[in-house]
Amino acid sequence: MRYFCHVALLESMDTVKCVNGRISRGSLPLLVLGRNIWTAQIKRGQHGVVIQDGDTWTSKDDTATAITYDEAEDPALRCRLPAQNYNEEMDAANEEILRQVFGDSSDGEDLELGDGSDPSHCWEPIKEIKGLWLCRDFLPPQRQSSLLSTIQNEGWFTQASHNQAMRFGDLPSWAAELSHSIRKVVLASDFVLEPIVLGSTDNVNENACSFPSELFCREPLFDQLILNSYQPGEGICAHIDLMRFEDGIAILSLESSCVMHFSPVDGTSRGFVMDGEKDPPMAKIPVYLTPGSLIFMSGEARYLWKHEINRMPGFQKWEGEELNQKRRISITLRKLCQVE
Ligand SMILES: O=C(O)CCC(=O)C(=O)O
Ligand SMILES: [Fe+2]
Repeated sequence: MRYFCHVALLESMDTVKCVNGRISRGSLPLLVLGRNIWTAQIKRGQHGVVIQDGDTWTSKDDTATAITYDEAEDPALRCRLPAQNYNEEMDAANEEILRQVFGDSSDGEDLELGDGSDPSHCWEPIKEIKGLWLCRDFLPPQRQSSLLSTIQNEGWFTQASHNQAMRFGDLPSWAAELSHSIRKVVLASDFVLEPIVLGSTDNVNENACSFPSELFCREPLFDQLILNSYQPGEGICAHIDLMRFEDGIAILSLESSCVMHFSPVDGTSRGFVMDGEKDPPMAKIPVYLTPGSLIFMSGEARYLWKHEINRMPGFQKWEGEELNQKRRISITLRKLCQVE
């Protein structure tokens, strides 16, 4: 079973209408996507508007999306159609728009991540850090091994002294695939999930956040890659990534688990001045990264929080236990800012 819906990515003051379940601007149907991408969160109106047959709607800002789907098909607010229906629905105009917005993609190219409906592909917002998400089971163990062999065979780390490699522009095919899968898993997600509550069982629904969907429409999604290889004890000091990179940075962890710590750039919890005194320094926020997990940073997480991995003795503790360290490889994917 595939999921089915129509999505329009709108610009400011675009007026769209919905006819026979399709969103159109003038007579042009805007975009049809055949996967379960825009889901219940959009329905709640946080990132888009659901329009129904006969509705006309004008967007007020350029991040808006409009969506239609057939609720009758699915009480969970997803519209499902069998694959062949989906194919029949796709017409040349839609296909072209799909390509322009999301690039070429086909099921065959995927990193066997499923169609996004796999419950293991859950994104968890880290509640303390706006714009930070974790997908714990992004890459299953088999895919981790084959990715590592590919990297090995491409000769990225031939000597123990080589611990970092970068690539700009066209990414190697495995990284392009990874990037495609990231887009797919994000777009297939429910956007808003229960945040992780570190050290607490509070209900934090009101802090739920969501992906900046516009980021995932850019082409290419990423055009720069860093491979970092860390021997036990090696890490990376607190930093924010260079401003020459756009918002939206993904990091895949492989081989060894680690704790990445986040600390606010200004060193305090909020930077407010109260009674002439700044807030006291805030404790670092630990995020546990297991092999195959992916984090995604954007907005505040990318610009207002530093990240670091300190693998010196005593710093890699999770749930009171010091982690057993092995070599760790990470793959960071970013997009260079356009030079005017
Ligand atoms: O290795 C990691 O997980 C982090 C890498 C990183 O932050 C960077 O390359 O900027
Ligand atoms: Fe970084």
